[in-house]
Amino acid sequence: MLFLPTELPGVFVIEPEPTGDDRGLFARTYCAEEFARRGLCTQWAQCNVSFNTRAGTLRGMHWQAAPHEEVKLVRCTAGAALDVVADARPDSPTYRKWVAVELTAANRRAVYIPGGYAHGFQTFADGTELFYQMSAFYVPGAARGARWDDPALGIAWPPCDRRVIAPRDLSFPDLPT
Ligand SMILES: Cc1cn([C@H]2C[C@H](O)[C@@H](COP(=O)(O)OP(=O)(O)O[C@H]3O[C@H](C)C(=O)[C@H](O)[C@H]3O)O2)c(=O)[nH]c1=O
Repeated sequence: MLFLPTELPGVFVIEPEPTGDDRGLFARTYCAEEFARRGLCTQWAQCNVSFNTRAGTLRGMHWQAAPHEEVKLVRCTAGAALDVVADARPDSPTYRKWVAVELTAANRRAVYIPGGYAHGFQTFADGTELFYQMSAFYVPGAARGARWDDPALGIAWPPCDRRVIAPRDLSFPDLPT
């Protein structure tokens, strides 16, 4: 696996290094030793799947408030999505910065997201599914969010005629600019 840093401290794109043959390919997608060697999380409390019926489905931007922060390891297991990580913490030196990476079933990439960052994605294809490893148990009352189109973040989402967004995600208040 290749661990590619991004402009957000601690956020990595993890590229598999597949071995191919005439049957197809084999690739390691996780290794506790390689993660520990880089100071990354190796303890995962829960795994989740997010299935998205329609292309243009946009979920996010979500995070869990302290002390229930979640480290997330996210990959796409069907279809394709633009995955976005943003710093929505006004007291952070990287406040308002965001990074985006295409996660697809074909590229088998993953994104490693430290606790405290906001996470979201927009799907490119019907039937897109994402698989999450989460470092902490989900606490509903600790769920926080920022709007996908918050001017403070200015996330450049892919153009889309008709996004599918949950009413809660449309109702998050503006972040301070
Ligand atoms: C996140 C989560 C949700 N749920 C329950 C709560 C609801 O009854 C149902 C759907 O939850 P929600 O609408 O919050 O799901 P998403 O909008 O996909 O939220 C996720 O989307 C963004 C992109 C993320 O990064 C997080 O994983 C998470 O916030 O699953 C659980 O039981 N456990 C969980 O960890």
